[in-house]
Amino acid sequence: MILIFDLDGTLIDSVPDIHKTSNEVLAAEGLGPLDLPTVRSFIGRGVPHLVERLLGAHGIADPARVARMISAFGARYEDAVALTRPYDGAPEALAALAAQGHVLGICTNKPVAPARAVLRHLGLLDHFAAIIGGDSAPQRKPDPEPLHLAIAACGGGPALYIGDSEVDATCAAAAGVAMILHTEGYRHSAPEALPHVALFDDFAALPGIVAELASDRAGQQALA
Ligand SMILES: O=C(O)COP(=O)(O)O
Ligand SMILES: [Mg+2]
Repeated sequence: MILIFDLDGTLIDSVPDIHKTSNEVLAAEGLGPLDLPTVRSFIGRGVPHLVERLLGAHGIADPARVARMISAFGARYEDAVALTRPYDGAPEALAALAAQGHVLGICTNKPVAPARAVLRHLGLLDHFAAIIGGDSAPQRKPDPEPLHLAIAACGGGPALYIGDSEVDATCAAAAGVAMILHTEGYRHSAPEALPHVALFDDFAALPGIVAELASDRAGQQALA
């Protein structure tokens, strides 16, 4: 089975680094800091959206400033790894799933370079056959294209998407891929509001969930 993972809010809690970087980029523009929950609520749709919201929180809508801040954020993003942690049990779950023969990939709205940098920093990069980021395709999630690309780059075939947000659920539904929801991430609405075939708050449960869904699928194929 191909297992594609979202990154921020799914495998890693990266808000402290994104919060710090956001406030540095705001300070460079002479603008005051925002608190962590506010910045967390802006994560999930990629850097351009984040920057628009950072400025919007200051009552500013200025395309030239957005462009300048996107490039300032990008210049700092690969080094913004020190405060980021994997969710408890995520490294062990990835190792177990890879050992069971599943092919693992990433489909994130974070740009590819900082996505690779943080996975390398945490010692998780080698698990992944493919990493598709917010700058890998013309459209970001919730467009289905990045998820299709990630699945193809993992060799193609039956896949599951493991994500934390509305953006992920919409993307998976549009791509026709079953979604497993990690409930400890940066979601805005109740879990019931997001289409999913399974959910978990503890990574220890994920290998069992995947095994069950994989055997259901094998059973359906045998019957077809
Ligand atoms: O960069 C973002 O806004 C969010 O990234 P994600 O797709 O890994 O949640
Ligand atoms: Mg996410």
